[in-house]
Amino acid sequence: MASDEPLVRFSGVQKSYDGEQLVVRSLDLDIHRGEFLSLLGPSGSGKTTTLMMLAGFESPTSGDILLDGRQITGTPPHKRNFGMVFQNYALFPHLTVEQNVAYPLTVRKVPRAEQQERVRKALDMVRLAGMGERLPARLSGGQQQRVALARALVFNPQLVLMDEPLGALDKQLREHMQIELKELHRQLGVTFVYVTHDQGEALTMSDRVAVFNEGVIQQLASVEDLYESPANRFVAGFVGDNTVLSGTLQGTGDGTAIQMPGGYLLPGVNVNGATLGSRVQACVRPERIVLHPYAAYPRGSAIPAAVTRSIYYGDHLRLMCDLGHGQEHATVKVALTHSDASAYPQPGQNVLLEFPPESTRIYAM
Ligand SMILES: Nc1ncnc2c1ncn2[C@@H]1O[C@H](COP(=O)(O)OP(=O)(O)OP(=O)(O)O)[C@@H](O)[C@H]1O
Repeated sequence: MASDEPLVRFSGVQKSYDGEQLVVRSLDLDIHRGEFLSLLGPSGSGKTTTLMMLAGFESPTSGDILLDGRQITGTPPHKRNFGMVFQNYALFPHLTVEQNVAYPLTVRKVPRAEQQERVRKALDMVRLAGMGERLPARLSGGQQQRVALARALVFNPQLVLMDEPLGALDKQLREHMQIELKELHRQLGVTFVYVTHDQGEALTMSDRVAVFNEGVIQQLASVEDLYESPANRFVAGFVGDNTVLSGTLQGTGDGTAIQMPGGYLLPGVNVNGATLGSRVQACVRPERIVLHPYAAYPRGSAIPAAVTRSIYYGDHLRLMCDLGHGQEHATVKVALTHSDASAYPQPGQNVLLEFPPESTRIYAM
C-alpha cells in the first residue's frame, strides 16, 4: 500500500443508537499517516461516537471503515491494535506503574526481558523514570495521565486514539501536557486522533481539525485555514473569537458588502453563496479590526462607534464598542495589543472602527 494512501478511511458512515436519529450522518473522512487529527465540536455532536466506531466499541449502522485499505468494521477492539487514552485514565489501581505500562505487552505475550526494556523506554518518554514501583493512587492527575499515555504507546501502535484525555486536569497542567503530547507526537511520528470540545486545545496541538456539529463534519482543515477561512457561520462562531455584524448582502464580486442598519456599507467576502438582499452575518476576528480616532470619519470600510467598556486581559486589551444603531449585535469586540494600547480610548469616547474587507467574512444565515 502506497504511503500516500490514508491510514484510515471512513466512507459513508452513519450511526444511530435508537434506529431513528442519526448521531453521525454520512461521514467521509480520511486520516493520514503520522498526522495529529482532532475531532472538535460541541457536546453531543458525534465526536466520541466517531472515535468509538474507529476503536471498535461501536459499529456503524451503515458505511465502511477501512484501515490500510481493509475493512475493519467486523474486527473487535483488541485486534485493532490501537493505543487508547480516555479522560478517566482507567489505570489498574492494584498494579504498579510499571505493571500498568507492561500490561499490553503481557497480553501480547512479549518476552519478559523485552517487556522490561520497553516499559523503561516508555516511562522515560513520558518523564516518569524512577516512578515505576509506585501505585497509581500515589501519583498526581498529570502523572497518572502520563502512565496512561505510556501504556497506550508501549506496544508501538500505528494509531493512538484519545478522548478528552486532559479534561480532568487543571488549566496549567493541561496546557503543559498539550505541549508534551505535541512533542511526543513529533518524536514518534505515530498517527494521533484526538477528541476535544476545547477549540484552544485543538488549535494548539493539531495538524488538521475536523469540526463536528450535529453529526456532520462542517469543515476539515489545517488550524490556520480553520481560523483564517471558516467555511460557514457555525465554524466561524465555534473556532476563535468573533465580532458579529448583522445586515443584508449587497453587490457582487469586488463590490460585495454587508449593508448594516444606519446605512453603513462594509465591503467583505461572500463566503458561502449568500444571495443578494438576503439576511447575512459578517464575522471579523477582533484583532483584525483597526481603531482610528473619531475625527477620521468618514472613511471607507469603517463605522463610528462608542466605547462602552475596556477589559484588561494581561497580554491584550479588549474594547466593547456600541455601534449605536440599535441592531441586535450592536456591541463589537476589538482586541488591541499593548503597543496599540498606550493611547487606548476610554469608555464614553467615540472611535472609528475599520473592518478590513479581506477579514470581513460574510455568511448566509
Ligand atoms: N451509548 C449511547 N446510547 C445512546 N445514545 C448515545 C450513546 N452514546 C452517545 N449517544 C448520543 O449520541 C449523540 C452523540 O454523542 P457523542 O458522545 O458522540 O457526542 P460528543 O460530540 O462526543 O459529545 P461529548 O463531548 O458530550 O462526549 C448524543 O446525542 C448522545 O446523547
